[in-house]
Amino acid sequence: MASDKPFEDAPPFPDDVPVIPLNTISLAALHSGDKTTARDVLTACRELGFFLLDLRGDVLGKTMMEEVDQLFGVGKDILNLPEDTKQRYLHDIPKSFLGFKPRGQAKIETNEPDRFEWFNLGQDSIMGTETTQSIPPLVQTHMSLFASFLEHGQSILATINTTLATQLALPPDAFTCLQKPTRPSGTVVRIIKAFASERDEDVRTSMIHHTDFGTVTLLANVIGGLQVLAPGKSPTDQDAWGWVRPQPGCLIVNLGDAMVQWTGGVLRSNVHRVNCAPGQQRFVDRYSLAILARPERNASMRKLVDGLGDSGHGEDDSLTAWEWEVKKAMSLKRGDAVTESTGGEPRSLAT
Ligand SMILES: O=C(O)CCC(=O)C(=O)O
Ligand SMILES: [Fe+2]
Repeated sequence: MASDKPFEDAPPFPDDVPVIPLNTISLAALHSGDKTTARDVLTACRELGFFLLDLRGDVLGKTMMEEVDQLFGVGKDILNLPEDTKQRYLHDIPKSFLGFKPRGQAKIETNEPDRFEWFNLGQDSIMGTETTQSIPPLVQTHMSLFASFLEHGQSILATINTTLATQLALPPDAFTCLQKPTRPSGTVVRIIKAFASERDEDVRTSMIHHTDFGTVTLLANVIGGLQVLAPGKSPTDQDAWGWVRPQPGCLIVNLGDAMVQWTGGVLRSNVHRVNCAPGQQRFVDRYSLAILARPERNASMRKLVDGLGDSGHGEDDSLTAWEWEVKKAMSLKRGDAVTESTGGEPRSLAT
C-alpha cells in the first residue's frame, strides 16, 4: 500500500490471526533486471497467484506510493458523497460495470446482502478512448490524479507482464500487446468501501469469494479484511482462509482468469474474498484502491503457451476478450459457474 502514515493512524492488524505467507517482490530489483527476482515473480504467479510488490527504493514506486496516499483521501470523499448524488452515477450491469455499486446489491455465501460499495472509473474514460461513462464532478476534479496513478500503475503492470512473458520464454510483449492502455477494454480504477462492523451480527463476509476476471490486479490496502483461499481447499472450509496482512510501501498483486487462459493453466488465479476486518480493525470503515487490468476488448483469448498445462476451456480459444468476459459474466449470473482457483502448481501452505 501506501506510505507508513495511514498505517500509523489505523487500529493495528492483530497478531493472533492466521496470515497467508506472500512472497515479497522488490520493484527496484525487477527494474534493475535482477534474474532471481524475475524467477520469484513466476514462482509466486504459479503457486498462489498473489504476491506483495515492494515499491520502496524505486523512483516510480515512490511516486506511486504518494499517489496511492492521495487517492485514499479522494476515494474516501467520493464514496461518502451524498446518496442522491451516488444514485445518479450507478453502474448498469451487465451493460456497464462503471460507476457506483450500492451496498447490499450482491449476495455473500449465506445469501445475505454484501457489505461494500465501490466506484469503478473506466480506463477508457480516463484515457478518453470512450466517453460513455458519466463522471461525478468530484471525480472530474481529480481526473489528472487518476490519470497519473493509472499511467504509473500501467507501467508497473507492464513490468510484471514483461517479466512473466520472458520467464515463460514468450516474446517480452506477449501479454502487454494484448492490453494496450490506449485501446478499449474493461480495465478500471476501483475504489472500495467495506463498512465497519460494530454489531456482532455484522461480523461476516463483506465481498463474496471470487477470482478476478482480468489479467493482473494491483491493490492497495491499509486495513485487513482480504483473505486468500489456501490452494486445494474449499471456500466453505473456514479454516482454509488466510488473512493478507497489508504492508506499508507494498501493493498486493494478484492474477486474474485471463492470465490462466492465455497460459493454458500455467499461471494461477486464486480465490479470495473480503471478510469483516480482523481484531479492532472491524470498528473502522475499510477503504481500498485497485487497478483491475483486463485485456483489450478485441484481444484474442487464444492460448500463448502450449503443452504445459490446461485451463480446461479449450473452446474459449476462439473468443475475443469481450466475448469471453460476457460468457463468464452470463454463466456466473445463471449460477452454473463454480468459483474456484484455476491454473498453476499450487504449493502447500502447511509448513
Ligand atoms: O478490497 C480488497 O482488498 C479486495 C477487492 C477485490 O477483491 C476486488 O475488487 O476484486
Ligand atoms: Fe478481487
